[in-house]
Amino acid sequence: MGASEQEDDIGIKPGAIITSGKYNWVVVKLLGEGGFGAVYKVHDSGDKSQEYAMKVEKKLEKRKHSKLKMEVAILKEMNGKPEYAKHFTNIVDRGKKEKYFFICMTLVGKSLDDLKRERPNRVFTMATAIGGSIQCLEAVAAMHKCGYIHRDLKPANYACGLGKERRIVFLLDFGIARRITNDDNELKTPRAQVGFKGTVRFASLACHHNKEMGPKDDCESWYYLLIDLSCPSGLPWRKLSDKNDVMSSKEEIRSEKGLKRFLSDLPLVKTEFVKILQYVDRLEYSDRVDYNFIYELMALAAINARANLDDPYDWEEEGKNKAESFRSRRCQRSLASQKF
Ligand SMILES: Nc1ncnc2c1ncn2[C@@H]1O[C@H](COP(=O)(O)OP(=O)(O)OP(=O)(O)O)[C@@H](O)[C@H]1O
Repeated sequence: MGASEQEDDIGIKPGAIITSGKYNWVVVKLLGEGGFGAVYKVHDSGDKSQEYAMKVEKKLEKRKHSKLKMEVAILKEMNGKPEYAKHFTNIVDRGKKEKYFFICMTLVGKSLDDLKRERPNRVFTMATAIGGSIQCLEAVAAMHKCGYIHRDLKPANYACGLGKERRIVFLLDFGIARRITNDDNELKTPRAQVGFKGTVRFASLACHHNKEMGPKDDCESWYYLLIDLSCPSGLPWRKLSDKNDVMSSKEEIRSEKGLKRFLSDLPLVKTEFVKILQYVDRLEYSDRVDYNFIYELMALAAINARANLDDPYDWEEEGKNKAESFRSRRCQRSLASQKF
């Protein structure tokens, strides 16, 4: 560790300088902490105007392989193919210190989860939910086409871009992604049993059943994301914490009655959303996903909901959101103070 670096355990503080071969990274602030480390906003000491995100992963004795390795492999591969690069951040630097590994990449904006929470009633407009979700599917479809699955799709792992890229949705966090093809580009034989991976709320049924996951499982998680972003009442299992209860709730929506109740808040897009779920449920581990079939249904859903996918996304109208949210809070306060 160089003399200029001031850091404790992993809590790298604002103002700290992290030196690497080419750069002197100045830490601006902590952006968030995950299970394995943290993400900081940084800039090179020579250029304050260009900010980046530095993802830091603690070195642990029991963990032999850095999770950042998968992140680097995927981001390099995606960025190496212009047709697939749109939804992925670019790595500009990587390094190793005594206590941690780090990568520096394109800085993006807030996650879809944070953006949704800031909305009045905590839900996106239908145009943003459908348009944003199409981009989320495009991103993971690009990974599938390159032989990877993500295994942890959720609104918190997608973020909007900054500046000119505000209309682009980026896919983040490849810590538990998996290569599904071998060196001959053939699909790997599924293992008989695998441990649970990912986030309970968005996990596919196969994941709950400890089965090998394929592209179709990312599609199922993406479907839950679509409902989470578009449905005012959210996913039916959002308040459940027990993994098996969540699984049962996911199974319930597969019955005729359950499905009807599940989409009762979304009458205008119900027909298409049912077809998408039925299509995803028919897919098997080794199936190629017909993404165009899903995009076409999403476009139809947008027409039925009178949602213009070219409209600015909700997060592009931040000032307006704040005013709306203020009005709605003021209205709630005045209702709350009324005597009946
Ligand atoms: N390139 C980036 N630019 C801006 N913010 C980022 C970037 N990458 C990650 N973040 C933000 O940093 C925070 C932590 O991200 P990270 O992916 O490490 O952890 P997590 O997803 O919260 O945790 P875990 O992986 O354990 O579930 C999140 O709020 C995320 O939106």
